[in-house]
Amino acid sequence: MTRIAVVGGGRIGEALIAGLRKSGTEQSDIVVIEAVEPRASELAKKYCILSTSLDIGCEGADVIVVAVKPGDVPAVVDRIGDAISDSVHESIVVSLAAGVPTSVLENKLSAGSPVVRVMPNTAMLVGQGVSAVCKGRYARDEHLEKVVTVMESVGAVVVVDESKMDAVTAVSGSGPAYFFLLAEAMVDAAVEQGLPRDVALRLATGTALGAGAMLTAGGDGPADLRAAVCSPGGTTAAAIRRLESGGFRSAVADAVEASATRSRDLALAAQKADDDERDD
Ligand SMILES: NC(=O)C1=CN([C@@H]2O[C@H](COP(=O)(O)OP(=O)(O)OC[C@H]3O[C@@H](n4cnc5c(N)ncnc54)[C@H](O)[C@@H]3O)[C@@H](O)[C@H]2O)C=CC1
Ligand SMILES: O=C(O)[C@@H]1CCC=N1
Repeated sequence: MTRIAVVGGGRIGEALIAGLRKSGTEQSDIVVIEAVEPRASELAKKYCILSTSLDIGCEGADVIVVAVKPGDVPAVVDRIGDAISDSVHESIVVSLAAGVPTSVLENKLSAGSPVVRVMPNTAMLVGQGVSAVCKGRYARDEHLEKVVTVMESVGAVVVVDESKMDAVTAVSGSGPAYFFLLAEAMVDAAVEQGLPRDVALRLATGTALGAGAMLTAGGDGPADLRAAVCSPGGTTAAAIRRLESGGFRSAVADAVEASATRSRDLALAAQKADDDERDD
């Protein structure tokens, strides 16, 4: 049994908590610490124990998950550091925040504290997330394994070096939004073609589900699967040509680059704030 404290019960905090509950983690093993009161009560009613005190909420936790906005991470981890510094129980501090390097968290905690950084995605909510996990400087394999086990209960996990986290964020962290935008565009286009919106939605989402299942079935890769839908002289080839001439592929590459750049900017900002504070 792993006791998990989640600090920040926003969209990703809820996705994690809901996914953990769905995969069998007991309500009594999850504590949420959420700053906004109605939101905190709502989460407690649905899934877990609520702690209004960060100190009490983190007490005895094996894993403390930081799920606040990147800019709020240093202040929150500072408080977590104070809360656990005298504890005999070892807690692994896990950050889900985009950009923020593990070193920024390590500098706020007692020397040698294990920190693990995770880039999850929102599909944890339905147990279909994919997360990348990397160790901080003081985390040992056993710490990484514990976090991998927690994240595996809400989806797939890959272990990467921290230097790859910006790229990971741009692909799988932000990625669900790209698919949602495609689905949204397909629904609108289907309505334009005369389909009722509810029918268009069922067709677009069912297509996403089927395509996702084929992509993850372990057989052909995306290029072969696409080629198999493109009958010679057929409808799909005509559509794909329009997507390509409309810049679809380079728009995706630009989007992934923009997300990775933003992640790097967040890292620089977090690093600068940390350096400034340590200079004072
Ligand atoms: N939304 C997503 O799909 C993903 C988000 N992330 C990362 O997860 C983090 C959270 O993102 P979201 O959930 O989207 O943001 P959000 O704004 O929905 O949630 C943040 C939550 O933290 C709470 N909070 C702020 N300060 C607090 C404090 N001192 N104590 C307790 N609670 C506090 C806020 O009230 C809010 O409910 C970010 O760092 C983001 O980079 C990572 C992967 C995917
Ligand atoms: O948009 C964001 O900054 C967060 C990180 C990855 C997904 N959502």
